[in-house]
This record gives sequence, C-alpha cells and structure tokens, in this order.
Amino acid sequence: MARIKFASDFDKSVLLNNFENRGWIQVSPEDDWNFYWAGVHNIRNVFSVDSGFRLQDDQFINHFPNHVELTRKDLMVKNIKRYRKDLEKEGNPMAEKDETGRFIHLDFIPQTFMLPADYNLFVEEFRKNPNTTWIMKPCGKARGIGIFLVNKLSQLKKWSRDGKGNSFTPPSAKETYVISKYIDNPLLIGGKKFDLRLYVLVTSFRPLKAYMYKLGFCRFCTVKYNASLNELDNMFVHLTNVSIQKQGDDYNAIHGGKWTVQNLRLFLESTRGKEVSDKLFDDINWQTIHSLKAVTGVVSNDRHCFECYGYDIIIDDNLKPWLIEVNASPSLAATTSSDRIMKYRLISDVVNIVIPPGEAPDVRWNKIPDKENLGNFDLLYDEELANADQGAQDVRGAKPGLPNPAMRGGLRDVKRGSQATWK
Ligand SMILES: Nc1ncnc2c1ncn2[C@@H]1O[C@H](COP(=O)(O)OP(=O)(O)OP(=O)(O)O)[C@@H](O)[C@H]1O
Repeated sequence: MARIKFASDFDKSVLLNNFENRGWIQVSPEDDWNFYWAGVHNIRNVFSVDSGFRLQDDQFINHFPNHVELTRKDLMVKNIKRYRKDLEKEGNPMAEKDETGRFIHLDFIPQTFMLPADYNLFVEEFRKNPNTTWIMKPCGKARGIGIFLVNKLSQLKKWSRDGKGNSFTPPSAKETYVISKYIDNPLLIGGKKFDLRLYVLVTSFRPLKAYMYKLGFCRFCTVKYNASLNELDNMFVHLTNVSIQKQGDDYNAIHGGKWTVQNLRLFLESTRGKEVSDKLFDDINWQTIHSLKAVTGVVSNDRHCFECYGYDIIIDDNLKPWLIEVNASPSLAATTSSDRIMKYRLISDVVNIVIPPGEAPDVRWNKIPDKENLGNFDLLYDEELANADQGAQDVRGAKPGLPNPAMRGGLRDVKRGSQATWK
C-alpha cells in the first residue's frame, strides 16, 4: 500500500505526531493529499466551484462544506427552531408543549434572538420579564471575544449607538449578534461555574451517524460564582472559556481549571445518586442527537467529509443541560499534560473510525469500525439502526415518533441494536 499523504493547516503536535506515528508523510494542502486536517477558513476553497478541485475516493477532509449551519451561533439556533416547528406541524409528540407554550422535550437551547434582525421581538420578550439577564455574543467570533451581559434595554441601546451607528441596521454578517437568555442558575461545584466540552464525531449526516467521546471535560471559572448585578461585567465569574480564565490571577496551570467528565459523573453519583447522574448524561445524548437531526436536511453530506465537533454545554442547578454552542474547530492546544494525552487519543480515535483499519482512506468504507476500533468513542446515533429499531417498535404497536423509547434513556435500545452488528 502506498504511504498515506496528509496535509494540515495546524502546526499542533497532537495532530502531526499522530499522523507521523502512523508512517504517513506530510505534504502541502496544494499537493495530492489523502487526509487533510483543514482550518475552517480553508474549507470553502476546497469545495468552491471556482477551485475546480474534485475530491477522489481516497481523499478525506475534516469538515463538511457548510458545517456553519451547525457551528455558527445564529444558524444553529435558526435550524433548531425550524426543526422544532416542523415536528410540531407534523404533530410529532416530541414537539409537545406545556401550558406556557414551551417545548417539553426540545427546550434545550436558551431562548435566543438574532440582532439586529429580531430586535423588536427581543424587546417584546424583554418587557415581559424585565429582571432577566441576557448574554450578547457576536456570531463570527470565539474564545469569549466581544461577549457581554445585559439586564437593561438601555445597555443595548448604548451598545448600538457606540459601535454600530444609531440604529440596528444595516447588518453585515460580521456584526450579527445573538442575544440569549443567560443561564443564571448554573450548577456550581466548589461554588464555581463550569461548562462541559464534549466531542462528537459525525461521519455522515444522511443517514446520520454520530459518535460521542467519553473523555470530555469540565472547564471551571477561577473565581466563585456570584449572580449579583455588581459582578455582571466580571467575565472571570461568568465565562468559562479557558482563553478568558487563563488571564485571571487564580488560574492553575497544573490542572488548567479542568475536570474530566468521569470526575463529574463520580461527583454527581455521590452527591445526587446514580440515577440522577445517568439521566443527565442521557439528556445530553438526547439533545446532541436532536441538534444534529436539526441540520441533516441542510448540511451537504459529502462522502469525503467527517467532522469532530466541540459541544459546549451548561448544566443548571436543576441538572438540566443547555446546549450553548457547537464548535467546528475545537481547540487542539494542550493546557496540561493530561490534556495533551487526551487530545492525542481523540485524534487517534477519530482517524481509526474514519479510515478503514490498516488501509488507505476510502469513501466507500462505511465508517462502522469493530468495537475495539472505537477507542474512547461510543456510538451515539446510527439512523439506519434507529429506523430498524423504530420499525420493530411499530410492529409491537408503539406510536411512531414517540419522544423517547429508542433515544431517551441513553439510546440504550439503539446501542443494543448496534452492538449486535459489531459482533
Ligand atoms: N446562555 C448562557 N448562559 C450562561 N452562560 C453562557 C451562556 N452562553 C454562553 N455562556 C458562557 O459564555 C462562554 C462563551 O460562550 P460561547 O461558547 O457561546 O462563546 P465563544 O466566544 O464562541 O466561545 P468558544 O471559544 O467556546 O467558541 C461559555 O463557555 C459559557 O461559559
């Protein structure tokens, strides 16, 4: 077999060492590569009609062409809102609402408006609950840049005047913001706020096939949480981004303010019980699947692509998880040595799933490895298996599309089905 040629837009050791240790040789992105770990900015060039580039059967790349449908803050919200509406229209029980008009099962993103487009709708909502705090986030930025909290309309008006002229028009993509209800009752550990970073590998959107990584982690704020209005501007209290927390005096470079997901699980099992902890992680799996289903119709399902997303989740003090954001290019920088080991294994496990074991990349490979090649990934969702399972339920007389049987409960049914095929 000819040696595999890889290209990378990143000079990160967790990537380069991984590929070199496999005996692959590095080439430039302009050359004839088999495997390209591209930055999101380059993906457009690879797939643009003008580039005249046609990917071959032995070429793989780490982004879907229009991943932004999931990974840009405003588009993710738009797609999830549309998905819920579509389910509601078709009378799907998953779209059931409570007496206040809230989705019972699909209420997993904080209420969000686009600015400037939805400004009037936002004002209407704000006036209904004037004591609520909201978080403003620029759509085209990351690492906490440009984020601020507001609890008065005057702050928004000031922001609009200072930065954007004297009205909410005309928007350019770069100046678009989302404003989301601030989760002001986060679950605290040791008095500190944290969020979860989970990795989700998608190898196909149609049919949907996704894997959840077991080695996610929690990112803690360095200072204790304080919901008082005096602290509204203190980003060390409110934003869990490592890039922000690193700048604080209390940042600990040894553990990097991080806990593994297993630690969180153990903590919850001992403080709240196993059932509660299992339910939380089942809920996270469930909302992850629905966030992906919300974009299956809009993402171009190119066979040469896979994508390893970074999911950011906040858990509130009722142990309800909220999906905050999906990152297309989760950081591969290592802040601690255990971080480096984990990220190295992550990349290795991704490669083992997307490339047939011991062979060259091949788009005809169905990306269903043996169980031993899943590494630290668990199958999260396989649409074909779920449909087969749903069929079985229909035969048993269950209502099609009922909220949870095949999915809530940690996909136990779906997994059972898939394990059968791993044998
Ligand atoms: N609705 C919310 N309620 C509470 N906290 C929030 C909310 N939205 C965001 N945050 C906090 O702000 C941080 C930054 O938000 P977000 O991840 O959306 O922005 P970002 O700048 O794109 O960050 P990233 O670098 O992860 O892409 C989150 O990690 C979280 O701690």
